Amino acid sequence: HHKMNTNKPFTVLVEGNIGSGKTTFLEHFRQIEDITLLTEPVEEWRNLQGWNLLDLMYKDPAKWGMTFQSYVALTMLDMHRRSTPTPIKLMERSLYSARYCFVEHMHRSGILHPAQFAVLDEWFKFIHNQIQLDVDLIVYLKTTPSVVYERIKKRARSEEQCVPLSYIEELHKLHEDWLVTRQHAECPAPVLVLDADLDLSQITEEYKKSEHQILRKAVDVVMR
Ligand SMILES: Cc1cc2cn([C@H]3C[C@H](O)[C@@H](CO)O3)c(=O)nc2[nH]1
Repeated sequence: HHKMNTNKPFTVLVEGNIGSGKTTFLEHFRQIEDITLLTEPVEEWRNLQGWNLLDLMYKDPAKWGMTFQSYVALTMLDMHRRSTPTPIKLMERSLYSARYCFVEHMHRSGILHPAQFAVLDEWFKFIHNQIQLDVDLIVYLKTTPSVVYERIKKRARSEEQCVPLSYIEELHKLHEDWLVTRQHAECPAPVLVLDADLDLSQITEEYKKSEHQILRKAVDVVMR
């Protein structure tokens, strides 16, 4: 007898470097009625009571990095906690990529003062330990830094134009450490790796493959 797991939705994180195609990937699932999409709240980061924290951070990372990552964490926690009317929930990025990729980079590069990093790390540990974030699957859009660097130039999101290739390479390594080497045991969810270097026309096959695997895993969990 299958008991429908009604309270917690099957939660999928969509992770990947800047320009890896996460938004395009998520749009592919827009039309599936059993799935709720939660896209990255970039517009909230660009306009918090009139302040563009994303721009402030890129223009002066040392001064605004802590402020920006504090607000990113709040908006991500809000997304993790958001209840959904559907059995499956897809989130673009997470508190985990916040901590293991972006905050980690700011720490290692000295953008964050060690005391600032310690505060962000304590917040992450408290949230992770006190609030069950329940991640069931991670879809990792794996890319080559040079490929996404070109896409970022082409996409021309104004705040990102000053982003150097070295930053993209560092973020790539941090994603690989987390999702391929599996260095962080706090986030044990299985990872589905997709080749996101493919250009838009070819990538539909990759999405189809992931759609089947996501739905099959979701049915397994939801129908448990
Ligand atoms: C969780 C998380 C997402 C995220 C995005 N970003 C930046 C990278 C991109 O330029 C932009 C949108 O993803 O925000 C960041 O600096 N720190 C982040 N932390």
